[in-house]
Amino acid sequence: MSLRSPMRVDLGSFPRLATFPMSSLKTKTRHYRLMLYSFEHSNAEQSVVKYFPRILDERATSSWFVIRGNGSLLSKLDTRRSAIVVDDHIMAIWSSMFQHVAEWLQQPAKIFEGLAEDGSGGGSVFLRPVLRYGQGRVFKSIDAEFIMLRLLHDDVYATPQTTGTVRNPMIELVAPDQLSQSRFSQLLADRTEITLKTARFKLRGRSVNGRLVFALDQANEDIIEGPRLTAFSVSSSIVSNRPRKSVCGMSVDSARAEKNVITFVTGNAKKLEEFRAIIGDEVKVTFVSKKVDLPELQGEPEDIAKEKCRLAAQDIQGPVITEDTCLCYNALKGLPGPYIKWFLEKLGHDGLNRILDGFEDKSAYALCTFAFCSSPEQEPIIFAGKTDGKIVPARGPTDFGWDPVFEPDGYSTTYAEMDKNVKNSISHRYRALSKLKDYLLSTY
Ligand SMILES: O=c1nc[nH]c2c1ncn2[C@H]1C[C@H](O)[C@@H](COP(=O)(O)OP(=O)(O)OP(=O)(O)O)O1
Ligand SMILES: [Mg+2]
Repeated sequence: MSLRSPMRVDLGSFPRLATFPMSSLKTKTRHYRLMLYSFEHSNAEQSVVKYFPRILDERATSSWFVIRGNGSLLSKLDTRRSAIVVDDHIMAIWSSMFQHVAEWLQQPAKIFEGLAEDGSGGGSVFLRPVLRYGQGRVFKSIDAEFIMLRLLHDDVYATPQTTGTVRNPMIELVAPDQLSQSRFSQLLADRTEITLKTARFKLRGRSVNGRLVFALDQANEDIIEGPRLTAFSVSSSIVSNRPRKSVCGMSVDSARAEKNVITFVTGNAKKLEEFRAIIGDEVKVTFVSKKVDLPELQGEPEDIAKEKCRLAAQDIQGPVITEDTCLCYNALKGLPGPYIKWFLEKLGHDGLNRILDGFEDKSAYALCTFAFCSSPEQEPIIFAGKTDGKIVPARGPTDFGWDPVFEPDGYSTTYAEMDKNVKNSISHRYRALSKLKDYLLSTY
């Protein structure tokens, strides 16, 4: 692979953007979420500020755009939400911009494969490309000024996971400036785990079979409102059924094929968030997540959990974790149990209380069943956790399921009212996941 000469991308030179013929674009109603990340403090934000308003002005009447960044960016733009929701007009503009960047990077096909056809794939790009030196062993950023834009479809939330290999000319990862070249190359050579803190992101990297796998953990929740970003997204950002050969210059299949990549298959962003918080980073496994609409099965919780996991393993064709949550009323001999999702949807928090009107006994337990399957051929292994409590009139934030109506024994607060860390130290999910974690620690 020949060496590239240094490239500079000037954000001010997006000539086609201002005159992009929007009327010629097809409009669809589908919405996309465009996440904006900026790294370091840097002039990147000024560049964005310089650049974004043009787009904002052009589309301000028919779409809403909200950008959340930090400091200087926040002060200049409307910042009510974490994401920009864009329609296909904008999407096309972004695609066009991405194409520009891609051209600069001379890797158009690789990066934007996912974006080009139906816009539902994932794509990310550093507007400031990264230099590659020497034998590809040393990475260095041009400067601290770079931005990553990531397209996420609908409600798939995730943070970027990027991969660079020493041979891959499309390096997507930048060692923060405080990390010296020699140290970084040594870390690569040592294949050690790397944890670096930049201003706002924790960067974790691991060398897997000579390939560096990095994840960005959101270290500062201020950046994103609403459902918190959770790490890893290569697969979760790929929501189209069409298999994508590569995203972000990384082969998705090869990422999955790495023996220590496990996909957590769930459509529930809050579950994923708690999963990340509870499992921490001791397990030497890269967890990716994928939103798959698995059927809501019927039967006993354990059978449901196993079947769900089998289906997920077939979908992913690799190691998977699934999780099924039940809320079981003792007065109703365990019901609604696995059907709580529909009860909650149809009856709401109030209804979940009223079902018990005719009963003295308001006690209930939350049951979480994780299932792990190392391959589609394997029988899933089950890890269950249970937390006892009672059903109470809703109290607290309503952003996660039946949390407001469940008051665990020994506490006077509902799950919803509790500090997240407290919930994650006593919850059904915590109890089940601790077992799974032990298992993974002993296996990987
Ligand atoms: O800690 C929790 N606190 C409050 N509510 C919760 C919790 N955990 C799950 N829930 C809700 C979500 C869903 O309404 C039902 C379980 O259904 P369940 O099928 O396991 O979840 P889901 O369909 O949302 O996601 P998935 O794609 O993993 O199946 O209870
Ligand atoms: Mg479900």
